[in-house]
Amino acid sequence: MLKLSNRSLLSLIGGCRLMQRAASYSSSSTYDPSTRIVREPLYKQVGIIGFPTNLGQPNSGVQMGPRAIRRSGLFESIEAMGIELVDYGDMRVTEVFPDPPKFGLRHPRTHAENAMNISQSLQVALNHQGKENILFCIGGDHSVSLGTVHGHAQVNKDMVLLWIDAHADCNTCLTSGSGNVHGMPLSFLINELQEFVPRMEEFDELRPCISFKDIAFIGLRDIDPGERYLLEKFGVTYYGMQEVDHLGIQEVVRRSLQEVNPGFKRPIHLSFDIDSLDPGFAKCTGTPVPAGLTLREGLYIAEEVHRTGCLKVVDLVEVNPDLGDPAQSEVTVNAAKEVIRACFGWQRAGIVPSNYQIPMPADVNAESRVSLLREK
Ligand SMILES: NC(=[NH2+])NCCC[C@H](N)C(=O)O
Ligand SMILES: [Mn+2]
Ligand SMILES: [Mn+2]
Repeated sequence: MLKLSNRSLLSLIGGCRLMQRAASYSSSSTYDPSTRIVREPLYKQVGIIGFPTNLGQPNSGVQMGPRAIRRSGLFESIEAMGIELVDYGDMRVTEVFPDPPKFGLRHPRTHAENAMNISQSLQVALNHQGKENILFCIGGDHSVSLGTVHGHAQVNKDMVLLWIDAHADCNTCLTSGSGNVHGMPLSFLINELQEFVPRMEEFDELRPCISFKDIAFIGLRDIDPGERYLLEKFGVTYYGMQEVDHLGIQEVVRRSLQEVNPGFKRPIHLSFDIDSLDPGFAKCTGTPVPAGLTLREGLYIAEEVHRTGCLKVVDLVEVNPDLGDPAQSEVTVNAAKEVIRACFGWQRAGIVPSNYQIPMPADVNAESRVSLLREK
């Protein structure tokens, strides 16, 4: 395992502006949802970077997500598959003072600063990794995606975004009832929404970088009025829980991919909010909503997106190990681990470690057993 210290990450970040290159991406995807594919891992390397934010929402504890997920047995799974792990460590999150709300948005200066740092760290990590690999961004609350999606879009200009969540997270600071940035990251990133977002110079550097037509939402079941208005106004691809029940998860995933990434030619960014899962599987999150995805449905999404061969960046956010009792916390962290490893190719049918050798009997009796069988 290659572990980079915060300091080496920071020095990488220093060179970031020079290193930036728009990786042109060509897909060799052979994704066919109707076949069972048993093959070598798609990725040689898995990168992990932690973004321990918590000011995007009111609960403390969500900043412990990266640490809890690192300790979940995830690394053992990566190793067992013979994939190399590059752990970039946790980015240092800052808090700026003073930082009074603007247009109701809480901690504007802090979020603007962290988002730019997240964006740059992600670009450094992504360029360091090379485009054949996959990078996991572990939150932290969903405000991290303000930086991760922005950073990914600088590297892969043609990326598409899958947003798996109970919430649509596209409130503007004017439609938000809470002022919490974890419910608004998309409002800063989506081109079409800029006319609804008041100018805040703190966020000037964070240019919008994606269109509604390049985003699909799955799992929604707690959408604010302003968000619903915007989703309808712009004809956005979204499959809420009602559609999941109506069509089944298989059809929902097939349609989502087809609509935003026909032909599987474009890099995919998967932003997975753990609250997309039903509280029975993920109780320990700040804004749980009943009647969500089962863990099986969550895994199915991750497995199918992995199979496209286009998955480049995954956010796994909103795991708060301090909420709920320790048993529920373990269940939630475990669900996050399972989703993550499905994204890099772990199969529910089991995997054969790359260096696996079937144990062979060395004794003479075994030999004679084989010949006995042949004689029959
Ligand atoms: N990433 C999340 N869990 N977002 C929850 C957002 C909840 C609500 N829509 C809000 O704007 O405050
Ligand atoms: Mn959510
Ligand atoms: Mn979210």
